[in-house]
Amino acid sequence: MTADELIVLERLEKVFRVRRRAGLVRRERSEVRAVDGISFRVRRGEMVGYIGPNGAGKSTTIKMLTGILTPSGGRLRVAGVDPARDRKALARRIGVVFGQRTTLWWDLPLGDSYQLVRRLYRVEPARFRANLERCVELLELGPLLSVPVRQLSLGQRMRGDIAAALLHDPEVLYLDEPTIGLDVISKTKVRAFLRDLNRDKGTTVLLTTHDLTDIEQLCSRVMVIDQGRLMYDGALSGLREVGESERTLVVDLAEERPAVEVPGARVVRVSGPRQWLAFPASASAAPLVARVAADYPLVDLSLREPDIEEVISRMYAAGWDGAAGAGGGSAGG
Ligand SMILES: Nc1ncnc2c1ncn2[C@@H]1O[C@H](COP(=O)(O)OP(=O)(O)OP(=O)(O)O)[C@@H](O)[C@H]1O
Repeated sequence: MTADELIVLERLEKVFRVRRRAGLVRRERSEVRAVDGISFRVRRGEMVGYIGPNGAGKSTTIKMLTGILTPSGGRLRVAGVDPARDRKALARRIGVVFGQRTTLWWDLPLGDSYQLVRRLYRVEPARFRANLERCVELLELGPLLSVPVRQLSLGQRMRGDIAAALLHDPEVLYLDEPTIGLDVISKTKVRAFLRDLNRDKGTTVLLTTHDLTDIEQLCSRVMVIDQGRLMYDGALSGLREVGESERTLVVDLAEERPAVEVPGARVVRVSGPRQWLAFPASASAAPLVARVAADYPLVDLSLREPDIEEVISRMYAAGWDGAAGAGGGSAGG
């Protein structure tokens, strides 16, 4: 491990032993290999996406990285610390945000929650003030500080949670689905904040998401895991090539028409006046929209990014075995 490498995983494994009913009284023991020999390294200051379908093993990996779960095998170091052995020492150096649940105190005003975080982490007053001021300004938390957490909207709570995870200046931030359920404006705010944080403070970020736009806008590197194994490690563009992925332009015409004909796209579905046009993810949507608007009575449109499940199923369909891309390098793959 070099000083530059903040997260190191070597053949990391987590096996859950489960007992399930196999009859009225009989129970069968079985094993779930949630993480099945994953190796990668993350350098200080990197922003890395960690993606995969449901049940791939992402949360299990993050839980081992925070010390909540003990690995069944392999080696793991975060900022030089073995997370399961020294969870307390690690807690001062990492921040964690789980999109689906809050780490804030439900009944307390947001500002009081931050005071508790300050005491919990023993953050020096000057540093606490500076970090809080920065978060309040950039995440627009000012009017929310006096509001009990339970009264915050999902987007407000998420911004509140991100601030709470950063008050002690962690070197590494783990984000598990930070934009899940947020509206477009809240998503944009959260992404802009994370970009600034990484640029200004050099915070290393590991991000789990189902939203490929998060990855596109934040991460120069993406790792794909499936069934507990690392399938790809490299740039998002490389993943798109491998997955031969497509985006979809959904157009609403003024009336029902036969399938639209425009170069560079094919109609994959027609339902009344609505049509779905698939086109290569690497191509720009602008010329396509212009062509449709010029030749057809266009009323409305929207753009759909492929979801992660889709990209991965295309990777399989393309005969991708993951070995070539999952080399543990930084970008490229
Ligand atoms: N405590 C546990 N006991 C038994 N099996 C578990 C436990 N936690 C996770 N698993 C299993 O391990 C596998 C990986 O789960 P994990 O939650 O890490 O996936 P994930 O990639 O985070 O999925 P999602 O995107 O749905 O959150 C799944 O098959 C899951 O059922």
